[in-house]
Amino acid sequence: MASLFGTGGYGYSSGSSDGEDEDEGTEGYRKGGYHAARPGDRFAGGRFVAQRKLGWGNFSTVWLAYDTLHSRFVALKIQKSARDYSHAALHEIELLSAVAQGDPTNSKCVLRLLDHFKHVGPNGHHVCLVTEFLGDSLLRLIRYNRNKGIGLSRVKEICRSLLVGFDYLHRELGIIHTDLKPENVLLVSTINPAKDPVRSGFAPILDRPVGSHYRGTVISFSEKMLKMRARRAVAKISQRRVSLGGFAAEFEKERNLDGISLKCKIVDFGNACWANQQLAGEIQTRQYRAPEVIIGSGYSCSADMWSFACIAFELATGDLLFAPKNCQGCSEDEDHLALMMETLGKMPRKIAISGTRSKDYFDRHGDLKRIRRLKFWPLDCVLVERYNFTEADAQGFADFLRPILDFIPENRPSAAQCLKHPWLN
Ligand SMILES: Nc1ncnc2c1ncn2[C@@H]1O[C@H](COP(=O)(O)OP(=O)(O)OP(=O)(O)O)[C@@H](O)[C@H]1O
Repeated sequence: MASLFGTGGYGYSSGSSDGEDEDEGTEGYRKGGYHAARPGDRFAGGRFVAQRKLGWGNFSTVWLAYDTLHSRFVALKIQKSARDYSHAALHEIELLSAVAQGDPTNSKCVLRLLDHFKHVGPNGHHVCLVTEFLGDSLLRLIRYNRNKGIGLSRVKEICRSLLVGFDYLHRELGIIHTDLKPENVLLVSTINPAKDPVRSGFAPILDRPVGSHYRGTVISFSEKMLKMRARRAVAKISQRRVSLGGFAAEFEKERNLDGISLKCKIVDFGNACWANQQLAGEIQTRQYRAPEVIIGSGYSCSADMWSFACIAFELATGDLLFAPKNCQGCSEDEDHLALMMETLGKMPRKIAISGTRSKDYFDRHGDLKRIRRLKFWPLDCVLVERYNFTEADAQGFADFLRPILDFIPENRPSAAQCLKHPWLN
């Protein structure tokens, strides 16, 4: 049986380095892997000076760096050095160069590439991307607000930025992002002003501190154990919170989001592609994956729009829209399709049987093979009954989301059409 709206199961593979997320570990620091940078290290003939690690992903570590040529802080993405990673970085540079070229005023809500170069280190040749320095991810914003939902007016503001970005990528450039998720959208400013080197008046490090041993990249075993214990403790607390239900929630004061600028940008073009040159059959992170990708019937820019709707829901409620699981006798894919249909109604037969993998999940009538009884719970009812939205708020938000979550990809509105939707205006 499909389970609805679980909060676990995040398939996140990257993080920021301020202690809340798991770090990248030490195994990646070897030939073909990450470059072990330290604060004060210089790059590109001395022009960029590493300050502190901002985050990491499967492909790279990202550092706050000081650009001595233009006296500004930038983000320095240092790719792993193996050939495939280098190719991926060059591909990302190609796409981000097109993004920058077409947006001279930097107003299209997409990360700006400033420069790129190669760095030779003990682990190999690393392609490096220099981009504008941005703030926290939407994932961090959701967590900062303790997964309670950030309020519809804030959701609308973020949606507008994302749609401006997608209108530009899809209509003007013909780029599909293919991996939209909360951690791939960064606020322009940091939530905590002290973490913004400009707002906090941080004096750049220009030399490696003498005698210091930076342990941000090489983590000792005992430090790892401590972190593991801390994580277990956090997991226990959140388990207890679940069992206490609404009672605990009442005692948790909401954090104040006023004063946090919600301007944001789309980042991480490591998996992006030109709409007419699709490379991968399977795209997107599980929870944000469109149905046509699961059944293998091809995809286009409208797959990004599906992920966009999933993010909007998550911002508004603090929960994943779809959190599929492997369940007895059925795959995560089939559970995912069941969850979609329980929320959005039955998938039209024509679509259900149209993919290369349709036969794995659907019979010839377009019914799921292993999950026979669906519990329908439409989106607007979920918003009222589970998240205590008013009828009017739920109706307005569901009216905006439902067309974007159409099972027929061609029926989904484009980003430009969404921008004209009354809910946003
Ligand atoms: N311009 C930026 N400004 C501030 N932080 C950034 C910036 N770019 C990336 N980061 C941080 O670094 C992390 C990793 O970046 P990114 O997702 O681009 O790396 P990746 O190796 O391609 O990751 P993935 O495995 O998710 O594809 C982000 O989640 C974010 O915390």
